[in-house]
Amino acid sequence: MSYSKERHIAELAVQRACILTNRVFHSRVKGTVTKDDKSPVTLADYGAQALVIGAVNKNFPQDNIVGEEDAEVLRQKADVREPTWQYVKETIEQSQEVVGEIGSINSAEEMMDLIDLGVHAGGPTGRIWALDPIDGTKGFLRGGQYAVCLGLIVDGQVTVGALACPNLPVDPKNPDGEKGIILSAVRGQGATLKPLLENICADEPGIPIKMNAPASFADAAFCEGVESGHSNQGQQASIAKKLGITKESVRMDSQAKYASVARGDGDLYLRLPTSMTYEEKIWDHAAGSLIVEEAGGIVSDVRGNPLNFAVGRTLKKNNGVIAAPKNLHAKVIEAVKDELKAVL
Ligand SMILES: Nc1ncnc2c1ncn2[C@@H]1O[C@H](COP(=O)(O)OS(=O)(=O)O)[C@@H](OP(=O)(O)O)[C@H]1O
Ligand SMILES: [Mg+2]
Repeated sequence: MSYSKERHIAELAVQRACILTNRVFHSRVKGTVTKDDKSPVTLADYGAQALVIGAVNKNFPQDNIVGEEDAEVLRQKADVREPTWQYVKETIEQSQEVVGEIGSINSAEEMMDLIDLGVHAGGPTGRIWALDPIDGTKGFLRGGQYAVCLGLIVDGQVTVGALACPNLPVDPKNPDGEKGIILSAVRGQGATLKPLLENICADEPGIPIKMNAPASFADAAFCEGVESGHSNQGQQASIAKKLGITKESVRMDSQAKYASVARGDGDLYLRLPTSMTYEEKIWDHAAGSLIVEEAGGIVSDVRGNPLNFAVGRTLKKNNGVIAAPKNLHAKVIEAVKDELKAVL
């Protein structure tokens, strides 16, 4: 299968969601609510999930969806539901010209029902879309990096991915220039980049991207998360030292890290677990990991095993994530295993 329709709809869906997240970012009211796990969620997370699922459900009504959010807060709180619905309605109207008619939503009730389609349990068979409507909500709120991430898992394997990163520069050599890129990939067909706000036509292929293949670690740069609670920055620094990496790490929120190594701004992404009991979520890795693999890299857990997307809503068979160029991955895993020898 070519998966060209899936890739095209995925790109349009994340693009439309970014029109909404951008408008919310520039407004005063963000409707921030704290979830049970103490992480923030905003009306932009809910609105983006509704818009993406609206597009997926219209175009692939038989498919299942695993989405990060659910509509419980919206059903209970009119002061979050009403502004979310206004943003969704206005974004659908305003984006018609850019993304066309990819799925309309006609009421607040329908919006909440679409959000709640993201409850699927995941698993080894069938077609399952994994959606993170705003990955890096903390980054989004502080004007840093965030991403709208959508992956299609087919029989347990990520097969299509689209990643919209509104705050990554189009040209990494000009960090203060135009911002916003969409990366996408189909397994076996490579990864491409398009500017986020240009019209996305199905027959326009995008610019192919390739990871760097630095000759040694002395030339390499690594990315890690901003939040010290999400990955073990001390162990990451120790591994970098063991490998002979001399450059400072680049810290950024969200799957923008996968985007940035996939197109060669950086070389490695280290995500050492802060606890061996934390289960990474499939929506935090589906799109980004495929894009790195299709750009020529290897993505694994800290033991060097492939990420297993076939076991539910989380990556419960894995701990942590390591993304590296093919020629360096085995050496990184050696250093990681040495660092974690007490717990592995
Ligand atoms: N304890 C722990 N360990 C690992 N990961 C965790 C943990 N807690 C949360 N999360 C998830 O991290 C997602 C945010 O992305 P990053 O961690 O890459 O960015 S950053 O560290 O915030 O900079 C974040 O995604 P969003 O909730 O979509 O922002 C979480 O799913
Ligand atoms: Mg996330």
